[in-house]
Amino acid sequence: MSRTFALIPAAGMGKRMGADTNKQYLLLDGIPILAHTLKVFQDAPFISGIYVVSPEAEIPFCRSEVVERYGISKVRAIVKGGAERQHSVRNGLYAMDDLDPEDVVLIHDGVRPFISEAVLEQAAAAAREGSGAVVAVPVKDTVKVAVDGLITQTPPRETLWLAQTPQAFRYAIIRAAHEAAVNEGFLGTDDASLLERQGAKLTIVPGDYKNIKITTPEDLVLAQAFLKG
Ligand SMILES: Nc1ccn([C@@H]2O[C@H](COP(=O)(O)OP(=O)(O)OP(=O)(O)O)[C@@H](O)[C@H]2O)c(=O)n1
Ligand SMILES: C[C@](O)(CO)[C@H](O)COP(=O)(O)O
Repeated sequence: MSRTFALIPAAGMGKRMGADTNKQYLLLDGIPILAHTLKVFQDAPFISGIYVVSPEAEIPFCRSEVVERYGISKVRAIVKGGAERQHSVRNGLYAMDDLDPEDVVLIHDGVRPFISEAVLEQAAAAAREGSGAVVAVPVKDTVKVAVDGLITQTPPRETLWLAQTPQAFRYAIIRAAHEAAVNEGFLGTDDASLLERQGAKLTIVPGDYKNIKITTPEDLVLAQAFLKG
């Protein structure tokens, strides 16, 4: 059976958090957010290996203060990130050269520490069945599309999902999609969009509203509350 690997983009600058340290290293219960996230993959028996993407200047810190300090022994490489998330993911994919084409890659934001092992497993299974899988949750509010401050449409809520991560794909499929995006100058905000633009039909895997992406200060308050259960 093909194997399952994790690719964890954690090379962002955390601008929207406005902290004086990159948000992936902010502490939750005394432990860096990134360490919380990596521990889920470390503890999942079906994960064969982990690749982390980090700002180049922070690779030694990431290695000593996160990977080694918290015993994330499955980490196979810490790869330097790029200017955009897509560039960081691409760098990670290009470093995963010992993967087989049919191995599954779970691409998961390093700042989403509340992902569950069960959802990881469901995403990997869905990626084995089709072109790829996106963990997502239904929209709770009404969504408006606006251009220059004027509302142009209200998409039917039942068709709308908030995409999270992991986004799961067979290695050959997602690597080719990133190569095509580079060649064609496409930049997307998630990995699924690189396949959608090619006409792929990806599977939604129901996620959890707790699987937040820690992006702004309010998210830290929520994250602390989640930890307290
Ligand atoms: N060039 C980038 C940008 C983002 N990420 C990672 O992608 C995930 C989601 O990105 P986001 O929440 O936007 O993080 P930042 O880019 O750091 O946030 P901001 O946009 O506020 O600077 C994070 O784990 C982040 O570290 C990355 O690896 N490389
Ligand atoms: C991939 C993602 O987490 C799905 O919601 C999101 O698109 C990342 O966006 P960001 O601006 O890089 O945080």
